[in-house]
Order: sequence, then structure tokens, then C-alpha cells
Amino acid sequence: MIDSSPPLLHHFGELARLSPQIPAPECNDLPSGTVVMKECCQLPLIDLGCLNSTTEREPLACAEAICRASSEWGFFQVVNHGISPELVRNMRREQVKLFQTPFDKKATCGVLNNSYRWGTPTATCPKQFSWSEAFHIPLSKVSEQACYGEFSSLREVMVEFSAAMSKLARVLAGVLAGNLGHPRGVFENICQENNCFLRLNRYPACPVSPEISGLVPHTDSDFLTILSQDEVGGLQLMKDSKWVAVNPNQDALIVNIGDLFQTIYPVTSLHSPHSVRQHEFWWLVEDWFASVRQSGLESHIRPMIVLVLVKYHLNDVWLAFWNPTEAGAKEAILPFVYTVITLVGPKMEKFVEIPFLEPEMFTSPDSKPRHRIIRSTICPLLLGSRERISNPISVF
Ligand SMILES: O=C(O)CCC(=O)C(=O)O
Ligand SMILES: [Fe+2]
Repeated sequence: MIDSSPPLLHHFGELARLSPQIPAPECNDLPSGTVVMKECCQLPLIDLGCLNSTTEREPLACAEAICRASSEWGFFQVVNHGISPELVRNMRREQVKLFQTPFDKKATCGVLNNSYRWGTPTATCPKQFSWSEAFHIPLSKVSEQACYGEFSSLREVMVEFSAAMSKLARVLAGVLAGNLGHPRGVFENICQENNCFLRLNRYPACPVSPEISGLVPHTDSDFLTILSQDEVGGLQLMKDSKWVAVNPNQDALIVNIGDLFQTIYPVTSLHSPHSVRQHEFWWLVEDWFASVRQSGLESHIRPMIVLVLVKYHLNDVWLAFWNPTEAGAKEAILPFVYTVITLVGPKMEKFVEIPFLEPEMFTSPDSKPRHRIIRSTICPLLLGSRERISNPISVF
């Protein structure tokens, strides 16, 4: 099988092997993003349609909400932003197609201005390593035919998408400039093609450890970032010194006030650190256990369920479950199996029984040790079993 994924596993393994000998420099002094957590946050949600209202009050209230969210969070989401769902869908479709290209070709064929990157070339330890691949293209190059080679259907969508996103960036920059007492045009001028970049990100499934980030904690060094993401979720941000997950909202785009803007804009929490974590599959496991407990079936099924084990190795997936033979057990685990199949179905190649897991590991009367075992043994394998894509536009 031709592999489209970059050799993340190999590079990560090398880092893990070398890192005890190399002291790990601090990562921008940002707090580690490795704490697995479940807390979610609702970012302020702003309806940009109000900016076009003919009343006097609504556009003012909307601008005020944008400025408040920028100062208090450094992040907010916008709906009615003018980028049609169809355009977003087309962009994602083309993006998926591009990333499905064999790795060697992505790395060498010069597509999108030769802007293909993966992992973290400068990482000296696993903690600094980002489990992702990306294209990062200046808007001034987006319409150049030469950037696309055989990917001609990508060009049309990229041109339309980046035009729509930069128009939105100009609107937002104008509102923020207005709030600082500048004429709108001052910041609108920075949203020119030469200062804007479009990134196409992909966060492949990560089979290694829940400690790894799709994108390590960072702040954006630009003025503004506007992010379109798929429904998988994984973006986390620092709020009041705690990492919280951002719930994906398919109708919304996420706006991030970058470092440059923060030098002139009064943001309460000086930076807006954020990171991307691969899909935290163990939430699903926990939810499933909770529903089993509620159903009263727990004691009945406990002795035989060892859970579904999904193992990724390159593009192969083995889905296994152990001995669900006792009456009622199959029914009880079916919802969970179904969810797993939905998530990994397209990649699933074979079912195998795993005889080596001891059921006792999961039958402790105290659920806490059991959860610990699940987290430390199975969930790392499950974690990241769903890949994610996003496309931020950055304005410098
Ligand atoms: O993909 C995401 O959710 C965030 C991407 C990001 O932070 C970046 O590209 O700077
Ligand atoms: Fe970022």
C-alpha cells in the first residue's frame, strides 16, 4: 500500500531514543499541553450578521462584543461570517484529496509553493513534536497556476476560499481598529495578499501516546488568525491558567488575536496559548462505561468484556474484542463497537481476537483502578483514532 502519511512514528521514535541525552529546552515557557482533561469551554459566539443591520444599535453592540471577547479571551467564534457552507465543504474535500497523495510526492512535487511540512524538524524531545502535516502558502501565490501541477481542482477552491477569508479578516481588523480609535482603513491595509497565509493542516491518527500533541502549545505570532475546522475537535486553549477544550461548532469560524495585535491591543491574558490534541477517545470509553453502569448491565458483562482494542500501525487497523460470549454481553458492547466502527470503519481491515488481556484487569469492584488501566493501556491506542483537518488563515 502506498503511504500518504509522513514518517511521524519513525521520527518520534528517534526523538524518544535520543531525548534522555539531550536536555529539553523549555517550549516558550508555555504550560505543558499534556494534561489529559475533559473540561470544555464555549467560546464567546458572535453573530456577524448584526454588523450589517440597518439599526444603529446592533452593529455597535456586535463590535463591542468582538472587542470584549478579544480582550477577555483572545479567542472567539463567529457565525454568519459570509463563507458559505458549500465553500467550506469544497475546501475540505480538496484538502483531504491533497493529503491523500503519497507522502513522497507531497514532499517533493513542489505543490503549493513547496510549502509541505510535517512533524517538528527542530524538536529535540518528544514533547516538542507535533503529530501533524501542513501546507503553508502565501495568499499572493494562491492563484498561481504553477503552484498546483496536477491538483487543478484545488486551485479554484483555494482562490475562492482565501478571498472570502481575507475579506472576513478585513472586516474584523476594521472593527478592532475602530475600537482603538483608528480609522478602519489602517488595519484593513495589513490584510493584503502579501501579509496573509493560508494553512492546510492535517492531524493524523496518533497511535503512540496521549502525551503527544497534534500541534504543541504555542501562540500565533500574527495579527489575526481565522480558523475553519472540521467536526472532530481537538483545539485546546489556555483560559485562566487551565487548558480547556473548544467544542467544534460546524457553523462557526474561530478567531484568534495573535501576538502582533496584542502588542497594541489590550488583551487581559497577554497571550492566547493554544494547542491541538488528537481526538481524546477515552472520553468515549468513559461515556460508554457510564451508560453501561446506568443500564444495570455492568455486573453482568464485567467478567467478559475487555473492551474494543483498536491498534493502528501505518494504515492497518485491527479491531478486536475479547470473548463477548455470555448472554447479553454482545448487546451491551454493541453501541460501543458501533461507535468505534463508525470512527475507524474506513480504515478497518480485520477483526481479531486478543487472547492476552486478562479480564481481571477490568473487573475490579472499584472502578477507579479499572479506569486507570483503561487510560494507561488501551486508551493510548485508541486515542487519536480519528484524524482531523483544519485551515487557518493568518494575517501578519
Ligand atoms: O488546527 C487548529 O485547530 C489550530 C491550528 C493552529 O493553531 C495554527 O495553525 O496555528
Ligand atoms: Fe495557532
